[in-house]
Amino acid sequence: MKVLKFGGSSVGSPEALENVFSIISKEAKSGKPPVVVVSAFRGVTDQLFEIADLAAAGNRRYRDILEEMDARHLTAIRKLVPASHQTDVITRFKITFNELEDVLQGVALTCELTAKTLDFIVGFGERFCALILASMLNTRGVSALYSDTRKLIKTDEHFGMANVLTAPTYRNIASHIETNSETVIVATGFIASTERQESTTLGRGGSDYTASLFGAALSAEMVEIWTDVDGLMTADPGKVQRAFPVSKASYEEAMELSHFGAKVIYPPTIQPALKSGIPIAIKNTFKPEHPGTLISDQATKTSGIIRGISSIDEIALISIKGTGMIGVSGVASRIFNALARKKINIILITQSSSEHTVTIAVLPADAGRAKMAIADEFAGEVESDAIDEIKVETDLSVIAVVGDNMRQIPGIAGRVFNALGRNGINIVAIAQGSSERNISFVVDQENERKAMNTLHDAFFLAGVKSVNLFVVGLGLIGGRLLEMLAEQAKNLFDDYQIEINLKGIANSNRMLVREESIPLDMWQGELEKEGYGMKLERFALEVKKLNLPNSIFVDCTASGDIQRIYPEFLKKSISVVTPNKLANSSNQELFDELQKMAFQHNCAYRYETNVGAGLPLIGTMHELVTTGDHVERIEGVLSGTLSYIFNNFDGSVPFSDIVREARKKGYTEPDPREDLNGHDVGRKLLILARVAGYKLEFEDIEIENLVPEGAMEAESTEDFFEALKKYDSEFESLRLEAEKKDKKLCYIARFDGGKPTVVLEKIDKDHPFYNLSGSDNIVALYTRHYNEHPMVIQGPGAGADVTAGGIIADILRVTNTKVFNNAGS
Ligand SMILES: NC(=O)C1=CN([C@@H]2O[C@H](COP(=O)(O)OP(=O)(O)OC[C@H]3O[C@@H](n4cnc5c(N)ncnc54)[C@H](OP(=O)(O)O)[C@@H]3O)[C@@H](O)[C@H]2O)C=CC1
Ligand SMILES: N[C@@H](CC=O)C(=O)O
Repeated sequence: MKVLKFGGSSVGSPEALENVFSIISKEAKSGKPPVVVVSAFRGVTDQLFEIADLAAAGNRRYRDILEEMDARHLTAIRKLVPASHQTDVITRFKITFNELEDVLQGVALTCELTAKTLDFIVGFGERFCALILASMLNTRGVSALYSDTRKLIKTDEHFGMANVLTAPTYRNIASHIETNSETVIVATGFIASTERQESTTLGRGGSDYTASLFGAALSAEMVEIWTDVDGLMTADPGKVQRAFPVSKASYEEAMELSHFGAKVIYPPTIQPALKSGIPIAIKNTFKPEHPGTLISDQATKTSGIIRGISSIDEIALISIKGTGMIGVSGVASRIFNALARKKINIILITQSSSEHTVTIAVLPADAGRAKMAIADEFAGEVESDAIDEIKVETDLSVIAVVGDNMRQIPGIAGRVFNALGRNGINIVAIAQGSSERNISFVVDQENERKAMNTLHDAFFLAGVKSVNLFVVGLGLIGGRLLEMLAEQAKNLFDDYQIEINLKGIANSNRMLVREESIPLDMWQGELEKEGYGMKLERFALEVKKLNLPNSIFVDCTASGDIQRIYPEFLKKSISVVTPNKLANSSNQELFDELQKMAFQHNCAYRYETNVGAGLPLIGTMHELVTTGDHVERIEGVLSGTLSYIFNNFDGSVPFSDIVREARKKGYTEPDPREDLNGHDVGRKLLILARVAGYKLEFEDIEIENLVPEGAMEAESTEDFFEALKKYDSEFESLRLEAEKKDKKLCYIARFDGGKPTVVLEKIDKDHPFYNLSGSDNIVALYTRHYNEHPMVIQGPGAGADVTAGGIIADILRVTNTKVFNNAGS
């Protein structure tokens, strides 16, 4: 025989009760009539608590809620019970309802609400529900018997959360079922009574427990907990979007998970079932065909290291510190006893190995009383300074990672804390149960979701790396980046299990940051529709507030302002990827600081596209340095724009037109003067030199400016091109001068440890840079190991495709590597 328990959501509406009816009648037809345990209609128990409080405060508003409750139950009866039987059922309901009204009137008159009276009041919801369901079954041809569990389940007098006296309870249940074996028993969950017949309750969620008691008393074949989710989930889906139901769990796993906040099952429920070896199934009333979760002693053999991650949102930590505790026995038991006397539940306890500090976690509501209880217990030690401090910390959460198989596999704690560390999540306290099936730790409340998602991805989505991307700068490069990511998304997932989630975008006017991913191929529309005014500080704040794991910020602007928020992000372990050279080419201190921050906060700062766009220059240089080589000389063409211009400047087209072409092809900076004035090349040389380990400032570089005086001040890019036309003949003369000597113009960057230079030169036909074509960059690295022949890296050094590709490569490197920064760390 089975025990079926239906929670508040399953009996929350007449429609839901229709589902319940069909589950019960199916079960009744297939074998022995089941025992059915019900909770109150959804929300009714909360209302009863509220009504009781209002009545005790003399507030007449309780009558309104009471009226609404009456109407709701009457509506249910009218919808569920055939008209011919309604009068009878309504009469029975009204008799019970009058009882509630009478007691509330008494409370309102005396303005007194004892724990005993409260237990009596809050149990009415289950009585109403069981009465209606039993009537519904009977009037629709399924024989059913309403059973008030106050006559069956016996408890002590701990009103509010009574302790069950199992021997008389099991006897009563067994004999009740024996005498009514041919009918479906519809029993009230949650309520019980003392030996003196005073009503008690089993604690919020106690209906599960009622079902388990029935199961154990009757040696049931199964206890089924019917709810509104598909089973015990790997995590709370409200906190972890990708949580999914587990098919099996052991009793111990279920107990650990429910202790730490998994709400589908009330923690004490497991005990009676476990003792009697009765399996518990968690099933969805609204999807009865779903297999749900089976909790039994068989689950350990199933695969998977961990079964679930659960959490308690809000806890307080109390730390008791003092040298007087070192080597003294009985400290922990005195703490336990002091708190037990005040009926304060300890969620977690840890002790430092020096025994200097004992830390306990309790619910915040208990923290004040707990501190006082401990202070009283240790008054002598506080007086004699053996205990220095009893400190309470709040705004914390506790997270538990649970799994029977953790016992057999070494390194699980390492994986847990590694994943958290990579995402900058600080651990305030750690505890591991001696059973080794639970690692629990305390984090700041603001990191609760992030920690849960990080661990969920790490353990349940084995191999899948989800990346949360925030992109500022949606112009040529940023736009192409998103386009390429949209094109690549499927391949990235199928081939590399990398899932790109775009969570934030901004240009100089509008921004959009949100939890729901922004479709990569529809970001323009979303920004237009949902976006709001761009403010860099706001952008940074919203990204940090989202607090998502594996977050990467990408700066695709040419603005010098955005670097202000790099440190904020790195400090929060949000990696930064950027083609923007301005941060790395501002002062040396910032350059060093950014690398250091990334290292310290376990994230990455990547800027491969700063020099040579997609060419592997910075990574190569970094590898040379970290493998002990020393870069002695750097020589190269570092501008795609200037390379393109001088590779194509043959006299057939005016100079200014070629500059325009370079811009059209996406090689130039947003303002092409940044290319022609040599600053862009200077910045690149500076970055290469810094990555090689040299300490330099931008001002140290000698730069030849190719922007004619008269074109410098042009207001817009178009004005600049117009102004530049006037100097076409000057550039043509320069070209002819070189041509006459069989030479070619080439803009070359050089650094050999002395003064860095960036100059326009006339190079011979046999110069290695003479035959460059297109937007090619070329860099010759002369190092201790590559001295006779330099290492040469050559290829297109500008353009939207190669740059966006380089940025994607950086993003992928961030996901693959734990800590690998471009420059020394
Ligand atoms: N072109 C290339 O081959 C390469 C370029 N790079 C670098 O890529 C970067 C981007 O260049 P590119 O795409 O051509 O530039 P664009 O001018 O095309 O795009 C710049 C984007 O940045 C936005 N932006 C500018 N200032 C701000 C701000 N303060 N806050 C928010 N958004 C801002 C712009 O917004 P709005 O549209 O509203 O003005 C625009 O969306 C540059 O740093 C460049 O040096 C690096 C390697 C190669
Ligand atoms: N404007 C730059 C683009 C890459 O940084 C160039 O021309 O090289």
